[in-house]
Amino acid sequence: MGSRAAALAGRTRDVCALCSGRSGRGIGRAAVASGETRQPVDGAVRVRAVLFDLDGTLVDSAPDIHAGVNAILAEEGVAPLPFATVRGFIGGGVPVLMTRVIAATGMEPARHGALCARFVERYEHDPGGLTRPYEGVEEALDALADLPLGLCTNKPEGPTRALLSHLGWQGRFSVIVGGDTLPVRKPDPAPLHEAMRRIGGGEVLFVGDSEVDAETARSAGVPLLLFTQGYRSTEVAALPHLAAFDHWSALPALVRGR
Ligand SMILES: O=C(O)COP(=O)(O)O
Ligand SMILES: [Mg+2]
Repeated sequence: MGSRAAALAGRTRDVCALCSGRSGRGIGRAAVASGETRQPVDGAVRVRAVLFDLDGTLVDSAPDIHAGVNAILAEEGVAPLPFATVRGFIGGGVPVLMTRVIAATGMEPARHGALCARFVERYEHDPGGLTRPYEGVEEALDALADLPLGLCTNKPEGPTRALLSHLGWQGRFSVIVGGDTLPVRKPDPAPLHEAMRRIGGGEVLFVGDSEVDAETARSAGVPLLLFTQGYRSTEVAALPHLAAFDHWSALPALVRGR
């Protein structure tokens, strides 16, 4: 990571990009949420590429993941789980999701492998009938299309590519690192390092929503822009991040450093 990016990464700034909420215009108003005086994001740093988390960051996929889990439970003759419960299980990838589902339902742990395989097979076939991009995402990605953009997600590559196709996003990302691309998943930094390598290195920002993303970015030494409306359960102030935003209309300015 370049020294300028290290300087940038060394600065944390709780910037809560509050938006007017006007019809999609969402005029982002940056305010130092913590009230402390922090170094502003150094506009001199030229970001070369942006890597994004997917679930809870670019898209609200919890409804489809919930439906997929309960379809698997129905096949197993097990009662469904509530939406909020499954939504809270998202972030660590399918193996973590299924470990949590097994614990919550009292199913046989020996079923883990079969449940993971069935969930991925089903998800790849039916990736996103209920999944929606968060408001302003497509406009933000359009505004950043001059930069190389990539994904670093714990969702397996198959369902990820199926979902991108379903959304008409096939051409948006030149790099896709999924939960099964490497032998390890986030919060190990390796997937983020691999995505950085594939996208060509240089000053890279990571955009994520969860504790997993914050830990991944921290251990990879990459500045995190934290989307606050995803699936985290930890307070924003407790997650290491360069800046936080609650509406996608604020993101392009955060990336451009102005
Ligand atoms: O698949 C998950 O559990 C989470 O995926 P994400 O890394 O895109 O948030
Ligand atoms: Mg996520």
